[in-house]
Amino acid sequence: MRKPIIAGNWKMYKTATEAKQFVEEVNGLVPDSEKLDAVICAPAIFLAQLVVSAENSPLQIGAQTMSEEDEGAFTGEISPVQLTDIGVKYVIIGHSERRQYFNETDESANKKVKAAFNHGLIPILCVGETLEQRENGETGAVVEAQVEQGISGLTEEQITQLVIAYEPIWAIGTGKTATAEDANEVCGIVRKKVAALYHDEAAEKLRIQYGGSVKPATIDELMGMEHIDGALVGGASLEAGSFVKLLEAGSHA
Ligand SMILES: O=C[C@H](O)COP(=O)(O)O
Repeated sequence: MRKPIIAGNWKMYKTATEAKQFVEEVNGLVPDSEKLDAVICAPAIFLAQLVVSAENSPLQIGAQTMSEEDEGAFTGEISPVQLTDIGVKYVIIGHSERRQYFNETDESANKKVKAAFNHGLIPILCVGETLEQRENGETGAVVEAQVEQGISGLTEEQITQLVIAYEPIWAIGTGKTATAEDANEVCGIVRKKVAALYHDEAAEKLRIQYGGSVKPATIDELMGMEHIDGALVGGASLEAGSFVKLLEAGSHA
């Protein structure tokens, strides 16, 4: 039985005051951590403050990206050592917006996933196809290649702790959710690929999220699918009431 994981990705939204208010509002409403992992991946500038705001709640705080280096002359970057030091638990790696605007690749994602594990962070590795790739029937091959490169060199133990988020790029922020069946089919391809690269037991423990215009109205059907263990949510995680509804749905899945 895999524990559901609902993660909000705030992207570059909210002020520090709004972020603090959000956490204070949801703190008492987060389901028990035995039922569900609830995570907010906030802009780096708020992370330390939010870790403190959420310290008496099951809510965990995650980063949206990080450097693969421990330290050094990398102006503007944030290292896994720094994230762990302030109490951050999760980090999104290889989000399609990082790949599109900041030149991240499967190779850099792989280095970051390994660096995250080396410092006790849980990586949420993002994979997903473009609309053109889907229309050309390339979804399976694209996602399999991203998974294979992204997890290359991980131990079996790390595979069981990893989270992979399947986010079709055409569904992000567009209001177009993949059907639950389509999302489940691709999440199943991800699990099968991991089973082929490692073995069935490791793949069975791997948690796979769907992401792309997830809303309270669509979460139940998604969570009912065999291979979907949670959601990585952008827009619908920005408002406390909406995020809490997603957590409730996740905890009953
Ligand atoms: O990381 C989250 C995804 O990019 C989904 O964003 P969205 O829920 O606003 O479509």
